[in-house]
Amino acid sequence: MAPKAYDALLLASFGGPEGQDDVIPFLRNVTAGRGIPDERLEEVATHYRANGGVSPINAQNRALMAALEAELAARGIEIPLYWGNRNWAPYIPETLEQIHADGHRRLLTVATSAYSSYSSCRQYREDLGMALRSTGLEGRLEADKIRQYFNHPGFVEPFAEGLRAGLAEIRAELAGAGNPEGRLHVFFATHSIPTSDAEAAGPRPLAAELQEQTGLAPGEGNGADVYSAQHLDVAEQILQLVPEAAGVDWSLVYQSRSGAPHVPWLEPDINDAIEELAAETRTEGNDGGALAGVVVVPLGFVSDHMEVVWDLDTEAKETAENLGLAFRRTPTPGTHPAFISGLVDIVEERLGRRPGRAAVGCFGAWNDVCAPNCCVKVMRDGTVRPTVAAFDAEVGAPTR
Ligand SMILES: CC1=C(CCC(=O)O)c2cc3nc(cc4[nH]c(cc5[nH]c(cc1n2)c(C)c5CCC(=O)O)c(CCC(=O)O)c4C)C(CCC(=O)O)=C3C
Ligand SMILES: [Fe+2]
Repeated sequence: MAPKAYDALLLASFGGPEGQDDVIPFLRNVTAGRGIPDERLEEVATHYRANGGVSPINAQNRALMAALEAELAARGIEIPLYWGNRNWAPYIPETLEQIHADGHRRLLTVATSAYSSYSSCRQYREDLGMALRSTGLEGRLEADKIRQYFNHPGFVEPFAEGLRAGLAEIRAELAGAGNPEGRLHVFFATHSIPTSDAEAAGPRPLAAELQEQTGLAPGEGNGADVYSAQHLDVAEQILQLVPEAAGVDWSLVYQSRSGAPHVPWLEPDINDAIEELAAETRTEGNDGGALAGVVVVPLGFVSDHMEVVWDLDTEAKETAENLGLAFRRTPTPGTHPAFISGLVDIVEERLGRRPGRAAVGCFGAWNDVCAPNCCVKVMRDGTVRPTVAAFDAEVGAPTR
């Protein structure tokens, strides 16, 4: 997309409860109209309750804001950064009103979500489209969004660093337990989504290079949808930066499945995958011996929020430990300097201050503006929500 003189930046995120009284209202916001069974909500509520009713995500976003502001200032970019969430205060509509009241007219959004899918890309575009509509700012505030940054080197590097450290730590632990050659497996973990969402998530078919690596045809098995293919590509890129992982088996797994039981979501679940691999490698005569340790790389996530600290650090860890396996979960990008610098690089691209569009792997830099109907979701009332940052955007783009 042609560069623009953006005059405001928005950090758009998920939002999370700040105390016990917020937990249920927050979960109602997240699941409004989504057909999530009550039992699932009660279960998820316990994760927040165990943490004092506080999601870690808000503090992480405050830290991310501070780090981004410092990097923008260091590069002499004097554009204010605002914060708005989908599911909890500060909400996106109020933030857009503030941005407009402060005199800004061209907004560029950075969302805390790296890959393509309805939940991680289009829904943020809908949040903006609906907020422009509900506030009456349609046509008065332009709202764009940065490209999905899963394959930006600044997103990949922190995971590589984490994997290097995680492997060293788990090898030391196994050596200390008298099993220095113990078999390891790297699980790259991301959020499960409905398979229909995964398949709607972008250009098809699978990039030829990735098709070759995975041996999968488009539409065939784990990794054949665009969402999974992006994750497989990032996993490959991380591994290329970590020679210490040479010869260690790895796989892509999914976590945090929600939704009604009859709706298919991406599999395998990380806990099932750990159990199956432990059982498989324990049988006699298998090469490489019994599984001794697992390293989990949470490549689907930007910070150590509840889906990471509960579903991985609590549940997956317990699954591994019940099987007598050593366990390491490596860090998310959080406020890693490479990640912060990468996000600001993308902002500079959009301002026309930085030539080239950095990307690693087989997809190339993702598009700044989505294709018509990309990741489209028809709501239960039969309508499609307004969006921004797409060729078919209905609102928020008075110059197009
Ligand atoms: C792809 C994806 C990401 C990763 C990309 C990204 O980061 O954006 C993500 C992140 C997050 N998901 C989060 C929390 C929740 N997600 C839920 C439900 C759902 N997630 C989905 C997808 C994703 N979610 C989907 C398809 C649903 C079904 C309902 C629907 O279609 O919307 C529910 C409802 C209860 C449940 O069923 O789990 C909760 C509470 C939090 C906040 C954590 C915190 O508070 O620290 C974060 C960062
Ligand atoms: Fe989620």
